[in-house]
Amino acid sequence: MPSLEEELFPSTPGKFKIDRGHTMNRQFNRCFASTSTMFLWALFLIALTASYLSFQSFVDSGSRYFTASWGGIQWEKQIRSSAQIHRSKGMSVLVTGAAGFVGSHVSLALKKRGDGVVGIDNFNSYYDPSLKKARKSLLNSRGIFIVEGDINDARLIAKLFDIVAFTHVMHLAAQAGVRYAMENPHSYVHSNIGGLVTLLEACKTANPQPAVVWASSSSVYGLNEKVPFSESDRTDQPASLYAATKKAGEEITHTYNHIYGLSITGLRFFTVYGPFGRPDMAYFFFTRNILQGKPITIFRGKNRVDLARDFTYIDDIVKGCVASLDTSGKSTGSGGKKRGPAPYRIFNLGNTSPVTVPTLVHILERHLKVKAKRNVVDMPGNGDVPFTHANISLAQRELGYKPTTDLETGLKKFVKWYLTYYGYNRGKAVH
Ligand SMILES: O=C(O)[C@H]1O[C@H](OP(=O)(O)OP(=O)(O)OC[C@H]2O[C@@H](n3ccc(=O)[nH]c3=O)[C@H](O)[C@@H]2O)[C@H](O)[C@@H](O)[C@@H]1O
Repeated sequence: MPSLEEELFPSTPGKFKIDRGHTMNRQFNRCFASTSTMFLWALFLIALTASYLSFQSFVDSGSRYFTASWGGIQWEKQIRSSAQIHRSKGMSVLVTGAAGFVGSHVSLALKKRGDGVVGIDNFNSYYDPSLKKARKSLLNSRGIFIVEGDINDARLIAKLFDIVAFTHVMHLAAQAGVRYAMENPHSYVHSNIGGLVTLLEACKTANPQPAVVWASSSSVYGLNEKVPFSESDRTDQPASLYAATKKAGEEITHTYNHIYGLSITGLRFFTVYGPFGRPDMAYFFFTRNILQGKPITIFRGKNRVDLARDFTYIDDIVKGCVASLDTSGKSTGSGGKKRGPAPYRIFNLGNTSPVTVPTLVHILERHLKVKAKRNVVDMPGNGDVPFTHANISLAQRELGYKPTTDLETGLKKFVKWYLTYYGYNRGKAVH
């Protein structure tokens, strides 16, 4: 007679072969035995699945508990305090990319006039994170808390909306840089598309929904030749993957406006520069190289034509951002559903007076009192466009936007900051 163990775990299929010489009773017993075997098997599988699932959720919550850099009573307290509004009819703004160049300046301006500001930044190493940490310290000293986290982290973003009923989101977190897109294309999709969608999902679900103002780019005008660039011009021939992801952002935000009633304002920034700027941009690393006596490479367009940019000073951009928040109008959705039409706007924020790259270098030389070692080469096919020039009449009309700083004045302020921050010590950080 086979043991129970042998019944449950037959070592060979032959053990279940029916012996023709056995009685009906024996066959019934066999049948009963095989039904109970199946039952026990089913029980075993259910138990196995259940324990696997609970183990998974333990691992999940456990790993978040042990590794997350966010959460806790103190953390929530800092967020609430940072979001507090100190003026009548003020706003509470979630600023993404708050340790970034534009993000840090906008955060400071909002806080200064009494709005509540909470920042979020992932402090990635696309450029020197110590500069981001320095911006963070500056913001902290003014009572602005920056959450260390990624906009792709849906749970974190949802948590922030649980803690604060943000009236506005100033979305400035992005993978920036035109030429780096050839080196690391996926980082652009990750931040500028994946991150954007994660953020918009949270905004659409939030109750009340915030109004969203976000950074697009002048690069969406791509290879257009008609100048100056107007918001109604075509934007379907981007020259870089960076530009393509920003253009995609404009389409994606449109769908969230259309389906969920989110108020959306997209700002096409034109080559923003100034103190605490981005070290990956030409004016910044030209300054460093000139001070260190290293050569700089100046790109030149077709037929030896100089490249030109509508360089825009940071303070003018900040005014445009703040005016966009002030005039954004309300989102109309609730419970993830649209309740009526909401504003969808796009504005150029430029300086509307393009300057060539060689002129930029001349101005830097004058302010630095050092001669540059020039290396002029034909523009490589790496995503650059030959020129940019903003038509800003729409922003002027709707936002009261009026840039007041020309490149000469703006670079003087930048150089003053650069020398204070890094010192004359050949462009190396002194702190
Ligand atoms: O306004 C915009 O849409 C974009 O402005 C800048 O992009 P870009 O204008 O290319 O700024 P830089 O990288 O600082 O280049 C400025 C000019 O210097 C030129 N350049 C750059 C690098 C170099 O080594 N040599 C050189 O001549 C470029 O061709 C360009 O004409 C920013 O990097 C983008 O993030 C932003 O979206």
